Amino acid sequence: MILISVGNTRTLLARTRDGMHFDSVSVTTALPPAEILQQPGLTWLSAPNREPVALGGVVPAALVAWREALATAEVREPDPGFFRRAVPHRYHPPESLGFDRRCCLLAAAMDFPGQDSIVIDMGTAIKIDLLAGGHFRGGRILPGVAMSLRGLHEGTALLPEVALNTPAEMLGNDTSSAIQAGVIHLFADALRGAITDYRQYSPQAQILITGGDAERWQPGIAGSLYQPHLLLRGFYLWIRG
Ligand SMILES: Nc1ncnc2c1ncn2[C@@H]1O[C@H](COP(=O)(O)OP(=O)(O)O)[C@@H](O)[C@H]1O
Ligand SMILES: CC(C)(COP(=O)(O)O)[C@@H](O)C(=O)NCCC(=O)O
Ligand SMILES: [K+]
Repeated sequence: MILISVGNTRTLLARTRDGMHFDSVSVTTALPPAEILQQPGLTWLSAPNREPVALGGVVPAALVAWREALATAEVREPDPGFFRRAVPHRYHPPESLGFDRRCCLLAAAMDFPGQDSIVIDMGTAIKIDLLAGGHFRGGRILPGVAMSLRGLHEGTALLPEVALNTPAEMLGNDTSSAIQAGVIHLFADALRGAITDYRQYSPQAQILITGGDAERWQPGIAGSLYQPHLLLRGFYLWIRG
């Protein structure tokens, strides 16, 4: 099966035979799908004996463009009814819950039955969702790391765009270190705070962490499990039905 998952920053193009291992590449979502399909190295996407292509994401305009570009392929899109049965929730309105959050919740629910999970997805935005007793209980959406750094730069005259170097100092003594200290502690504190709060509800919840910024933050979150393919795994389970 081929899976295409459109995030706000990056689009994942992946292939799996067994639903456990994923060969994936990511391209910037800003590129038109027709152009992506022509890139060398992605010929498996446009081969003549095509496998079914699962398509999902959180950028409606990009999904429209993908449907056009894949007009001759066998495209499968996720069924909301399956999600609702697999992961009951009272998000309102139900269809507004993001595709990426659903995929991660599905993977947590189906791969760890009977186990509560705090799912942290550090993408363009950060999502911290709680799965407890097999139900999605709700979550938090925060600005993402790159977005926050960009916001400081674009919203001010004097702040430069900086790259993060973990670990951060407690007290910055130049502009760049002060931004680093601010942004790194902002997210470290936000993640720690959510975990503390959610564990009052579910003391045994495990912590699964995924997304483009997860690898950098995981070591700072005691006991967390880095799951690079959590979204793809959930997407696969969803399409398989
Ligand atoms: N090659 C990369 N391109 C863009 N962002 C990246 C890259 N590697 C890591 N990141 C980080 O990943 C985050 C975006 O995560 P990602 O999971 O790709 O987002 P989305 O699923 O929303 O498209 C950004 O905050 C950025 O800091
Ligand atoms: C919260 C999100 C913007 C995250 O997107 P991402 O960081 O994965 O690109 C996305 O899941 C979304 O658009 N959700 C819809 C609103 C909601 O989940 O309530
Ligand atoms: K994501």
